Amino acid sequence: MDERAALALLADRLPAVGDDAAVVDGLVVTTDMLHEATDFPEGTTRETAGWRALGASLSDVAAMGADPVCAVAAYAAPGFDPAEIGAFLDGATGVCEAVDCEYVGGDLDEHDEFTVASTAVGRTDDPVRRAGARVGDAVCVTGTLGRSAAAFRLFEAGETARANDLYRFVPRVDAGRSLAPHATAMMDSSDGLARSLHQLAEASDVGFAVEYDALPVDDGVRAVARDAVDERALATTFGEDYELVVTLPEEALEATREAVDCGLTRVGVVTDSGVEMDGAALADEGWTHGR
Ligand SMILES: Nc1ncnc2c1ncn2[C@@H]1O[C@H](COP(=O)(O)OP(=O)(O)OP(=O)(O)O)[C@@H](O)[C@H]1O
Ligand SMILES: Cc1ncc(C[n+]2csc(CCOP(=O)(O)O)c2C)c(N)n1
Ligand SMILES: [Mg+2]
Ligand SMILES: [Mg+2]
Ligand SMILES: [Mg+2]
Repeated sequence: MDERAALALLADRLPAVGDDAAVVDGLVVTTDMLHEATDFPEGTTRETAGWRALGASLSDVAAMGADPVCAVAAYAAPGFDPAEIGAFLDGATGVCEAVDCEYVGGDLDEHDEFTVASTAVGRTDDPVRRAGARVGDAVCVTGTLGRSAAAFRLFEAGETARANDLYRFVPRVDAGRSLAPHATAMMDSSDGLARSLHQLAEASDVGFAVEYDALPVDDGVRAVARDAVDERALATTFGEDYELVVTLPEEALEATREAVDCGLTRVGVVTDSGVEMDGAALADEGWTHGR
C-alpha cells in the first residue's frame, strides 16, 4: 500500500484529517517527519535540516492562514555530537524566529538514521481549508516553483553551500495571513504543484485549468534543467516547494497581490472538473512514500 492509499484509510477513521493541519478550538496543529534517506541529501547541514524540518510544519500552519504559536521537534541521530545539536537548534530556532514563532521543546532519541519529527501549533478563528474553491475563482501560487528541485540538483553536483542556502526557505506565514480573508481554498505545495492541484480539486470537488507559461518558475530551475521537459518536471512535480497554492475570487486578486510580500502569481482558473495544463490533462504526479 502506498502513502495515498494509507492516507485514505486514515481519513475514513479520523474526521479531523485531510487538511494541512487539524483545527481544534481556535488552534491548528500539524506534524511532519523528515529523515536522511529521502529528505536530507548528502551535504545537507544540521542547521539546514533543523530549519527545513520546522519549516515544513510551519508551512502547513501558513497554509491554514494561521498565526504560528509554538513548535517542538524530536531529533534522532546515531550519536549526540554537540556541534551537530547546536547547528540543528540554530536552524530550528532560526526558522521559527523568521515567522515569529517560539521553538519551545522536543525530544532526543538515538536512531541509526538521522530523523526529525516536528510539530507546530498555530492560531486562527477562520482557518482556510482545502475545500471551498469555486468555479471561476483564480488559482494562484506564492513565490517561485522548483527552488528545492534546483537545490537537489546542486547537492548532487556537490555545490553544497548554494544548495543549503536554497534549502532554507521562509514558510509563507505572512502571505497566508494576507491571503486568508479572501482565499476560498488553500494548501502548501509540499508535494509539488501538480499533486496540490489534484488535492485541492478533490477536496473542493472542482477542476483546474492552468498555463505552464504563467508559472513563476524559479531561476534556479532554469539554471539546472537539462531540457524543457526536465524543467517542467522540476517546476510541477518534484515537490517540496513549500509555496501556497490558493484560490480566490478574481475581484480580490489585485488588492491581495499587493499585500503578499513574496509575490503572488495567477496561474489559472477553477473549472468544473479535471486538472489541465495548457489544455491537456495534468497527471497527478509527485513524490509518494511507500511506492
Ligand atoms: N499517521 C497519521 N495518523 C493520522 N492522520 C494522519 C497520519 N498521517 C497523515 N495524517 C493526516 O493525513 C492528512 C494528509 O497528510 P499529508 O502528510 O499528506 O499532509 P501535508 O502535511 O500537507 O503533507 P506533507 O507531509 O508533505 O507536509 C493530514 O490531515 C494528516 O493529519
Ligand atoms: C528523486 C527525488 N528526490 C527527492 C524529491 C523531493 N521530494 C519531494 S516530496 C518528498 C518527500 C516529502 O515527504 P512529505 O510529503 O512526507 O513531507 C521529496 C523527498 C523528489 N521529488 N524526487
Ligand atoms: Mg501541507
Ligand atoms: Mg506536513
Ligand atoms: Mg506528510
